Amino acid sequence: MVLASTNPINIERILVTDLPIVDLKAEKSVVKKLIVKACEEYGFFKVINHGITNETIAKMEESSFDFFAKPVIQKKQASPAYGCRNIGFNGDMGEVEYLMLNATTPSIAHLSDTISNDFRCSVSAYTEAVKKLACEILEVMAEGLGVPDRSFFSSLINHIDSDSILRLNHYPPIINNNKDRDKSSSYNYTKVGFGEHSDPQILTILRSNDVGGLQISPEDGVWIPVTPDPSAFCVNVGDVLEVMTNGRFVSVRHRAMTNSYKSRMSMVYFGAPPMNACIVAPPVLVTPQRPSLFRPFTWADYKKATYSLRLGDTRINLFRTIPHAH
Ligand SMILES: C=C1C[C@]23C[C@@]1(O)CC[C@H]2[C@@]12CC[C@H](O)[C@@](C)(C(=O)O1)[C@H]2[C@@H]3C(=O)O
Ligand SMILES: O=C(O)CCC(=O)C(=O)O
Ligand SMILES: [Fe+2]
Repeated sequence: MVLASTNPINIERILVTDLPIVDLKAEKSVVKKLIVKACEEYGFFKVINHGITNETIAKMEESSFDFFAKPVIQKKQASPAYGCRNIGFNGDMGEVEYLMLNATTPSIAHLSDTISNDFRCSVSAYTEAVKKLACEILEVMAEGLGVPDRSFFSSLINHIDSDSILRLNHYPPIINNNKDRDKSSSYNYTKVGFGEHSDPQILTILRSNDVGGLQISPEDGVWIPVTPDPSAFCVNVGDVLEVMTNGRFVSVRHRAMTNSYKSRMSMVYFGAPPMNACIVAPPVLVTPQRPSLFRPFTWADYKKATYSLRLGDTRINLFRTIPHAH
């Protein structure tokens, strides 16, 4: 990770220019420490040497580009889970089209006949692989936090009724057609593709093509671009993991920007619990010195709150034992 001092007046202000990078093939004790530190400080990190084959990734990317290249009418017919510009049900909009699938085989079966077998195979293989990776990472996290049962977090997304999702986001290039623009300059015009939010689930595993756009906001008003790396996965803590670590890990706000030159594709796995799972921190993370920051609730309660709110709303605050300052 590169640290650079930018402002000579306020020398404490440092700019982080990339996420921590965790080599999953490194020594286990090192991996544990790095992941815990990254989740406490940034809520985000990248993993390399993750064990998912280039073939699985390339096939999923190719199938996704093929899908989004279809005429809109066919994409709408393919699945009610195809969306364009509208995000959620409460008026949020973005410069994005997407397909959302339950990360279970039956959901793929619900795709219409217009969807090729190749696409179905790519989705199954990719989802299986990222789910396995998510479980491995969650087990390392449990160990790193000293949770006696290393499957405390992973068992939720491994569960047959897990509510996990695979979301394919396509951000076409957006060109500035405003007549007042400076036509002689070759500047990159950017717009918000997917607005600022935190992810509600346990763990998110995101892979994008070689086009930048993802930005994270460790504090209000500060945006740090994430350097694209198609061979790595970007991992982030979701709200439920913040709750299950009693606030030790942070679910950090992020957004995706478009550019004016190249399509961006992100393939995002959201590892979620089953609907009826009770979301509580393990006893080792709740102590007299650090009492529970959240009241117990089910994933169904949390999902209901999520879908009743706007994209940028901070839903986690509804579940705190003590009201939050902001
Ligand atoms: C506006 C919304 C879209 C969203 C559900 C919500 O009401 C608020 C959270 C949004 C979000 C962000 C992360 C994921 O992309 C997502 C699938 C999720 O679980 O929460 C989306 C929801 C969505 O697009 O359906
Ligand atoms: O496309 C991206 O890089 C971010 C997408 C995202 O944050 C989401 O789908 O929740
Ligand atoms: Fe997100």
